[in-house]
Amino acid sequence: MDKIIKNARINGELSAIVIENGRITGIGSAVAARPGAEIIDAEGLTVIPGLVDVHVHFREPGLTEKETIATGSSAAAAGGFTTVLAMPNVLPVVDQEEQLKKQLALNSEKGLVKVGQIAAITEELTSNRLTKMGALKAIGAAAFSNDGHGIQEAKTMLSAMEDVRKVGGVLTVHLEDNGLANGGVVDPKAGKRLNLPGLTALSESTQLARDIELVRATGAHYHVAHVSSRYSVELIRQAKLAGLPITAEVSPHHLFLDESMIKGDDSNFKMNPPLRTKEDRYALIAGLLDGTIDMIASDHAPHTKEDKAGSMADCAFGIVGLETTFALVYEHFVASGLVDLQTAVSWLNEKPIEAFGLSNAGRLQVGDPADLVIFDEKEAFRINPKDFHSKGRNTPFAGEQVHGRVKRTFVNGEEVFSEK
Ligand SMILES: NC(=O)N[C@@H](CC(=O)O)C(=O)O
Ligand SMILES: [Zn+2]
Ligand SMILES: [Zn+2]
Repeated sequence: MDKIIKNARINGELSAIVIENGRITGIGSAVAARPGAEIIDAEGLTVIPGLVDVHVHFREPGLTEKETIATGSSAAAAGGFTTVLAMPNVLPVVDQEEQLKKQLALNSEKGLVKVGQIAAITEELTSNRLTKMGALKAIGAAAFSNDGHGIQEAKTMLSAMEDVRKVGGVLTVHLEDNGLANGGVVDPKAGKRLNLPGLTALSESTQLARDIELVRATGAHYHVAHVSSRYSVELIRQAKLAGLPITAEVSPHHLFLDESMIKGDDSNFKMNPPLRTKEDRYALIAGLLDGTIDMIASDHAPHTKEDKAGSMADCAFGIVGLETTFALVYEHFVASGLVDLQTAVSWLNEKPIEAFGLSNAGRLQVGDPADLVIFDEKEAFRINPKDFHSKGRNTPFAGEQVHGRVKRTFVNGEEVFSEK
């Protein structure tokens, strides 16, 4: 059925949005009445395009006790995300054509929102045998990543870039030098304080420096996943100045938390890369504000209670993010007056769509799919993991008061979330 969303606040003005066949066919203050159309009253609340997250972990198949495509995508919808890209570290790993076909079918069958799929760069995510990127791209791989593992051999990364350049794809890269990381679990500064093994930021930045030289040589589109250190920000800034095809994402926890906020051995603060110093955090914010970092991605990484039990020294790396990202960004950047809502939307919709060529995701424009979010700029609420749709409950933001509550989410004009 056609729909009209009335009393929708868009860029400060009250507008109506006309939706026909799942697409936006009109936006304005004076849209013509459509007989038979369903009227949805946004009651003066703000409407933004559905958010896009290029970095989530949905754990199906193989690890469904942590998350499923159904629970993960329902967390996405509740958090205002209408398109997500899932990482390939499920079981079996998405590194073969058959596996990717099955995964894409599963994503569209079980996904409440649009769930794109990232395929592996190398088989099993840790070998030096490259996947068949041309074939995987033709089947529908949204990008290529070994997320969870760094690529140790420069030769492997060089060949991966040559292939990805040939097929016109994107590499989204988890930077980690295993020797330097040396089994660390927190930033060395926190490690000293808490008597936990340190994971130096050099593990990220040295590998990034290597890769930037390989991008210079190959021209491959290279996307840096979850940037954590100020040295990486500076390397990306210089690479962009040199005109290299590099993009980057930062996660909310690296923007809004730093190692000084880890008060004890608490697994809610364990993620990879770890929280870095205040100086790193400020450099990440500056990098986002000056465009060095293109976008925000949650790195939603759910785990079971058991996986996250015990000491940071040996529990799993990862926290959930889909249901906290937008409110945190709204609270810390928009409500605080640092940037306008449009800028936040560019980090969570326009830039990800542009960098990954996500033609299926809507941008709140006539002609685009009606992927929309109605949210309340004024309503304050406390982050409570008990409210999560995700199976994962681990967040360092529990109890934090935020604004920017998502009320209703639409994908292709169909409601996929409504706050009861
Ligand atoms: N971020 C994390 O701490 N964990 C991720 C892997 C990753 O993103 O590197 C996971 O799959 O659990
Ligand atoms: Zn990673
Ligand atoms: Zn990840």
